[in-house]
Amino acid sequence: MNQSKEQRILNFVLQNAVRGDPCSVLDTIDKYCSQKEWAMNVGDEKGLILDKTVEEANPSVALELGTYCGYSAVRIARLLKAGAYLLTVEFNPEFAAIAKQMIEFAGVQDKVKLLEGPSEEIIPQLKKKYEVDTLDFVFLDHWKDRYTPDTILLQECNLLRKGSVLLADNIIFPGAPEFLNYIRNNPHFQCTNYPSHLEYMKVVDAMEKAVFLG
Ligand SMILES: Cc1ccc(Cc2cc(O)c(O)c(C(=O)NC/C=C/[C@H]3O[C@@H](n4cnc5c(N)ncnc54)[C@H](O)[C@@H]3O)c2)cc1
Ligand SMILES: [Mg+2]
Repeated sequence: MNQSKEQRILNFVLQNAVRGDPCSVLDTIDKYCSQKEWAMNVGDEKGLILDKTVEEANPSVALELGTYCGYSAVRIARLLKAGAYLLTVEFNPEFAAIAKQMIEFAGVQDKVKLLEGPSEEIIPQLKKKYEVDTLDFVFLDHWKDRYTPDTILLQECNLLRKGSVLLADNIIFPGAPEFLNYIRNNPHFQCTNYPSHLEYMKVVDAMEKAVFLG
């Protein structure tokens, strides 16, 4: 049975990146996806916006919705301080298995907990089952029509505190118009737009940061 694109990306990393070196894993994925097969990793350009936002938030507990191959999980985890950790949610078992291997090869497995299942089921379990108090940082990069319901769910589950930072990918392409309308008109969030480009392409895209005001 021929391999999936995601398996080919992982194999390219296992054969070409330096084990235990997160930057080498990120560079290798970016090389493969810009030269051989496009894939929906946040990529190097928007990755820099993600880096700056994570460094500024300096989270103790971070959440990612939509792990995919683990590119942004590695990207975020490499910046976390001692004792801090990332919870990343993925409901596709094949992608979760790929991401798990990617995260372990990068050597950030001690900082990352991959939760397999739909975000709408996992989010309500974060406090009791995963012993989360509140989230300091949330990266939204899953199906775009889930951004709004999951942001509402995070608030309903009391997982946000004054100053919690949300960062959403793909505001322009594929676009998340309903989320943009929701978050920009919500007095409990302070929004900032970061213009950029679709990963590995000249297509315009953007990220939106939303700080919860309590
Ligand atoms: C055809 C085409 C291709 C790419 C683009 C451009 C483009 C560029 C981008 O940066 C993109 O992020 C996207 C995009 O669609 N991302 C969706 C990403 C989903 C991943 O998250 C997983 N997932 C989805 N919903 C959930 C959920 N509730 N609970 C748990 N995991 C979930 C999936 O299992 C995938 O692992 C698209 C536009 C058009
Ligand atoms: Mg994306």
